[in-house]
Amino acid sequence: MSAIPSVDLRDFVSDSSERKEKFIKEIGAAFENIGFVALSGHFLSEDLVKNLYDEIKKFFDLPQEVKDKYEIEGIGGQRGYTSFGKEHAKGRKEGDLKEFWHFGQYVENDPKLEAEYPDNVEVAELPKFNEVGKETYKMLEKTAKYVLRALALHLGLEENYFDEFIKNGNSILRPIHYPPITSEPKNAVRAAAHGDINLITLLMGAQGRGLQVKNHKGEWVDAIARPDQLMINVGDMLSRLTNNKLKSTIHQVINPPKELWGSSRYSIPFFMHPISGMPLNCLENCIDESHPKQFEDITAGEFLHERLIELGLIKG
Ligand SMILES: O=C(O)CCC(=O)C(=O)O
Ligand SMILES: [Fe+2]
Repeated sequence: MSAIPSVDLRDFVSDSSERKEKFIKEIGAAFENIGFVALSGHFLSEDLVKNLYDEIKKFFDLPQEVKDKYEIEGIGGQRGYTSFGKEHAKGRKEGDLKEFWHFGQYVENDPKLEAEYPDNVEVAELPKFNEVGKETYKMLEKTAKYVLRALALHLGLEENYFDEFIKNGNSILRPIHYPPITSEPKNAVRAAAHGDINLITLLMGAQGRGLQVKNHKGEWVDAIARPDQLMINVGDMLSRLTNNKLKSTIHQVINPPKELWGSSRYSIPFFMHPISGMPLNCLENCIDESHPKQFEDITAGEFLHERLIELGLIKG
């Protein structure tokens, strides 16, 4: 049996209050214990997933000088391409063995946020790339909205507590390519141990081995999803908000055994961020005598800025 529990979003969106309750209990327990859950019943169709993989493989197969055109200076890698080895986990020097692309928010009816976020970058060589990315972004954002509604209820908040903070939020869809390993990587790994910055992460591509999660005993356990499941985890922002009631679990992507060095890994996390003005101050109902307040008050925007410096993506 997998160490990561499974849930089905169709329970939460059903008309049955028992099924809804069951989903809230299951996901709440998973996020309080291991901080990860495998979720089926999301809003991505098989066709969309296949089209996205086709497009991102085509992109990463482009000549390096073409990809380099899409690495934009001055925006901390928040849109477009980030080249191999550039990002490192907090507290590490070695860059991760990956290159990636960022799709960001498609702001609707909010000129202030439109001005705040960098523009999405269009890939001229691939006519369907941006359209497929946008469609996936929207479907994952919708999935995440329902997951956050369930978590709000689990936390004793109004069901729609997160809605105003995630509308036009600063979320990022990140297709990642971990290329074949061609020489002994020494200390570098595909993705060194880290916690995610954001509220929750929805990960496509956890079907093969590679992703590992640190359980509360400090052991690394494999996190492998079924083909119809997304892997979902708690990020540091949600941990802060809930005073660590919901756990941002440390995870990593290990290098494959030598006989599999020749193959690439593709994964596609969606990092669900709120708007920058959301306060991440610990919720009153998550603080009591046995759970004293563990984090300073901070907004989502300030916290993100701090973390992008620590990851080597922007200069302090
Ligand atoms: O590639 C993966 O499976 C996970 C990637 C990840 O944890 C991240 O980019 O934050
Ligand atoms: Fe991660």
